[in-house]
Amino acid sequence: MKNGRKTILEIKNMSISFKQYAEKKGTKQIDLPVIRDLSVTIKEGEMVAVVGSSGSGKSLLAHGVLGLLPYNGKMEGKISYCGKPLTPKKVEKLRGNEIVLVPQSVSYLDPLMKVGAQVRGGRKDAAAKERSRELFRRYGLEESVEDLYPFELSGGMARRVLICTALMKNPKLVIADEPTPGLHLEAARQTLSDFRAIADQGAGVLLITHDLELAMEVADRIVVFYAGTTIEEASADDFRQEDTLRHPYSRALHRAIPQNGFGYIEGTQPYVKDMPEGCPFGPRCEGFCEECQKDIPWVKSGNGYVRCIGSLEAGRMRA
Ligand SMILES: Nc1ncnc2c1ncn2[C@@H]1O[C@H](COP(=O)(O)OP(=O)(O)OP(=O)(O)O)[C@@H](O)[C@H]1O
Ligand code: NI
Repeated sequence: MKNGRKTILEIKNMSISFKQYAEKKGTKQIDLPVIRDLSVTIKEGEMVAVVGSSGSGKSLLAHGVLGLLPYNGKMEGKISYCGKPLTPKKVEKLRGNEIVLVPQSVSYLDPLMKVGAQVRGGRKDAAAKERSRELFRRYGLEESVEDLYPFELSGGMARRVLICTALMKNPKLVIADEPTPGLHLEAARQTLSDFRAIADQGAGVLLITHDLELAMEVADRIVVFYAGTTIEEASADDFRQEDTLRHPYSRALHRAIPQNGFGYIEGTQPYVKDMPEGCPFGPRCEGFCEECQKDIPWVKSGNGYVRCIGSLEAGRMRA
């Protein structure tokens, strides 16, 4: 059904690194690689979820696409938008219009601008007023909230304001970075179904979350992120059962969701400074072997992709 649809966003072999001083008082600078070899594609009408634990690089992925990296960040790889390179100039022009970000932090709200004006992006026409009122009603925000400044909002209210801001536009691409924490269940459901509706109307949606269960409910495809790299990409359907997953970490994540018994994953995700050779999940993996310490390619597997030697071997044996 999704074949023949146009590609909205294509990220190919993205890497992001930060320049940092090697020692506290030293002058030597090093490049800290935080995202390595990341590829993700979003077609029109599609909602793709990027799932990963804290510190895996999810927000940086969003900021990289939107040209919002801090001054010491460096990005490599190719990003195209609707078939053409997404240059820094172009992204600056489209940001906030065709391409919208629902940021993870409410500190993205302008502290000196009243909420109403902010949601309407400076527009004063009747249609904009009507649309913003409608969104406020939908998200349970009273009309008087329009006249408040961001510091007068509660955390949950501020989140809802950010969502209204994104929905005001007619975006072709929405990048939502953890849009639901702090929202009560009903508002969280409303948010996700609104994003789903945006995708169903033909836009592309990239949903960033640490919540696999939530991603399975709304996304078409899920990309699992671990320590700055993608380890598996599969349809949301493949995530409904452990057997259809290809990577040991995705299987472990699957066992960890409440309905599957809160399975515990031994160990912690490595930080960039002590990344192991080869597979970043290697030290925590039951199937760890010498081969896992080499560079592991991102390969097609059925209707998805995986980065795992064990899974490749299994595939070879089945073939
Ligand atoms: N400006 C920076 N300089 C150096 N390292 C950074 C910088 N910004 C982020 N990082 C590092 O990059 C990694 C990824 O950060 P990122 O914010 O993308 O994680 P995340 O997956 O969004 O986490 P969370 O779920 O907590 O939001 C972290 O290890 C973080 O410490
Ligand atoms: Ni984040």
